[in-house]
Amino acid sequence: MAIQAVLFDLDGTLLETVPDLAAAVNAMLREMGRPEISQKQVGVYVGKGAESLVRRALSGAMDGQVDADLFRQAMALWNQHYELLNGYKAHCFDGVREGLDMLQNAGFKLAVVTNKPERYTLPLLKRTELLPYFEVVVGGDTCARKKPDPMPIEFACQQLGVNPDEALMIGDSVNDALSAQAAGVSCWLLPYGYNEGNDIHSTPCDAYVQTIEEAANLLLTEQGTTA
Ligand SMILES: O=C(O)COP(=O)(O)O
Ligand SMILES: [Mg+2]
Repeated sequence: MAIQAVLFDLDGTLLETVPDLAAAVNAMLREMGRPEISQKQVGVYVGKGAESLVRRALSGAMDGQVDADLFRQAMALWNQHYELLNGYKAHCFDGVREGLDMLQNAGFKLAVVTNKPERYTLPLLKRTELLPYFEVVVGGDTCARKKPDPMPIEFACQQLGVNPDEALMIGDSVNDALSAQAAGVSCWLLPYGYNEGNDIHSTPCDAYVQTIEEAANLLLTEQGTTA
């Protein structure tokens, strides 16, 4: 089975985005008269999209419930701040551009499948000059359901014109692994991102790689191609 397409998670895989996400969370909490939380804690809350992040930051729990009016108010504030802060401090992790260049030069079709809403994903990819690498970008609100549901990964494969067994997902969290596995797509995981506070090695996958550059080298070696 030859891999033709590589799908990438965004937050914690291609880009370090927690500084901007945390700045927006803390601006929201300040305006609501609540204590700020650490950047590390925000990193734990990232993974299931913006609404989940806001709900977790407000409740202080991974599956905490929040009063509907309070949540609406918080979401509006968070959106207002993240709109301005998105991409301000975001930057690529080591080996990302090198790996993307290798894969693009070798002819792989590349896509992003993120739980970040589309309206933040596209400007962020433009600002960090990553957008030209990708044929398809699937955001957290592009499909009816987000990762860990298989829908966004299945949609990316359809858009790229590849079968699930011709695609590889590379991510940093259990949401990427579960989504890929349910879609019948192989998944490799990286250790440096955000996995909702858990060691990535507790999440089963097809391989663990240290960087996107290492992933590209491994894929090219496995396929017997060179960039
Ligand atoms: O928006 C999130 O919570 C996580 O985004 P990701 O899917 O790119 O990691
Ligand atoms: Mg991620």
